[in-house]
Amino acid sequence: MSSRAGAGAPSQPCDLACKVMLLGDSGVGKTCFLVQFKDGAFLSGTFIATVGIDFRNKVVTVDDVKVKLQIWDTAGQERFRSVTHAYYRDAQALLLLYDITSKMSFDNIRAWLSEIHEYAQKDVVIMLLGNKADVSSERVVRTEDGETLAREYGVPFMETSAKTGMNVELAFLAVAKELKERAVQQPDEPRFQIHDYIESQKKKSSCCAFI
Ligand SMILES: Nc1nc2c(ncn2[C@@H]2O[C@H](COP(=O)(O)OP(=O)(O)OP(=O)(O)O)[C@@H](O)[C@H]2O)c(=O)[nH]1
Repeated sequence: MSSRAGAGAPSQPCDLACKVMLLGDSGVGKTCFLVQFKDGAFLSGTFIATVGIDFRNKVVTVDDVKVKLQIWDTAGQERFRSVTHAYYRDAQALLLLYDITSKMSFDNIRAWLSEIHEYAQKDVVIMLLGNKADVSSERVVRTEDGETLAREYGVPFMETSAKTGMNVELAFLAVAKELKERAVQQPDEPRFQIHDYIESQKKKSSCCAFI
């Protein structure tokens, strides 16, 4: 769904600004994913496909550093591809979504990854997300298949739900943390490991759930 919500919003002070793009087939839940992160709400009802591209800003705090994420929500439909390609090269991070209830959206991930390699910066942060994990009764893509594909491409992976909010914040925070670490890291320091960060945060939240 498209709106001009990004435009005109008062800008918040920040230490670091990053562009993040949401990519994936039409209907996988990119707009809902962004709205869940920004407003903590789920857009249910009639599906309105995004036209072109739109953005919204959100400032997150990572280790006392304020990171402004400018999040670009792209249209998944093929006819808008040439519009969205132009935005790839400015993006520092790409969240690539498929829908766990759609085999086709998963099969298309390889094509999305080749587009990314063609148009994006070489060191762009990529994360693979299997969305709609709340709809387990209609699942057609196994978690292991997502994990295997992510391992093949060397990218972090999570299953998410824009409906319940599962792992939505974690996905953006992990990206913000990676970009912040890159900005402050000295050449002789060990590189930040985004995979390890995600696993540790997942463990933290599952252990807190039982307290
Ligand atoms: N159950 C469930 N439904 C979802 C989830 N995310 C999105 N949806 C539904 O999936 C449909 C498509 O969601 P959108 O966010 O508009 O999809 P999109 O990827 O932005 O689509 P385009 O704008 O065409 O690229 C809507 O009917 C949403 O309500 C989710 O995590 N769980």
